[in-house]
Amino acid sequence: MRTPVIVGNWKMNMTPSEAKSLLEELVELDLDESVEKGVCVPAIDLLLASEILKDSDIKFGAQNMYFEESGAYTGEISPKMLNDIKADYVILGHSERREYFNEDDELINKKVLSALDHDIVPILCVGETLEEREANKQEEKVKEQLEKDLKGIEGKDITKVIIAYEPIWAIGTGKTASAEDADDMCAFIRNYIKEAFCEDCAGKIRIQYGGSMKPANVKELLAKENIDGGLIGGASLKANDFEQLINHKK
Ligand SMILES: O=C[C@H](O)COP(=O)(O)O
Repeated sequence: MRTPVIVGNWKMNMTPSEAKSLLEELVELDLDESVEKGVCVPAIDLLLASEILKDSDIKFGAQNMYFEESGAYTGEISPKMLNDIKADYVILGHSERREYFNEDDELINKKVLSALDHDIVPILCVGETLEEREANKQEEKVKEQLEKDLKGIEGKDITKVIIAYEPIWAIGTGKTASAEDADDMCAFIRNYIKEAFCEDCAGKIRIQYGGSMKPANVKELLAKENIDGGLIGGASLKANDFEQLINHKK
């Protein structure tokens, strides 16, 4: 039995004063305890999240990090810094990082290994473009990302990773993959984990769907066998939508 995990990705939204208000609203919500939940906030809001969420069961994390612990890497944040404020998650390999900041699989792999070394749960994003989907190459693309991004992970660690399947054409567009297509790709990912790691690992690893998930479609998506949660962009910016997403079973 896998615990569902729903995480908000605020992306580059929320000034510290806006973040403070939203975080204070979130801690007042009556949220389903059986769902693991969290928010990945901009770097400048991390300390606020750590302080405001510390007595709640809402976890928090970063949207990116560098793999080194410290040094001359202007503009970056490190796993050691995230450990110091007790961050739970770090999103890695988001398609926006891959596309706008030229992050490649080799770099993402170093970050995933570093997050695991520092006991931070990596939320690894994979997914295909519209062109790849139309050419029926979505499995080929996702398999290649998984092979490269998960390279060198030991069997004992693979189930600590959360994989987020995010078809790029569904991100922020209002277009959602059908629940069947999303489930098929999550099943494909699970099967990859079975072949590359072990059957037990495949049964335990959690796979999220991300891409225009919102209160109106969350039930249908999360009812699917292989979808264990969501990585939520736009709908995580409003306390009311976040509440409905977490409480989708109620
Ligand atoms: O990380 C979250 C995803 O990119 C989905 O974003 P979205 O819910 O705004 O489509």
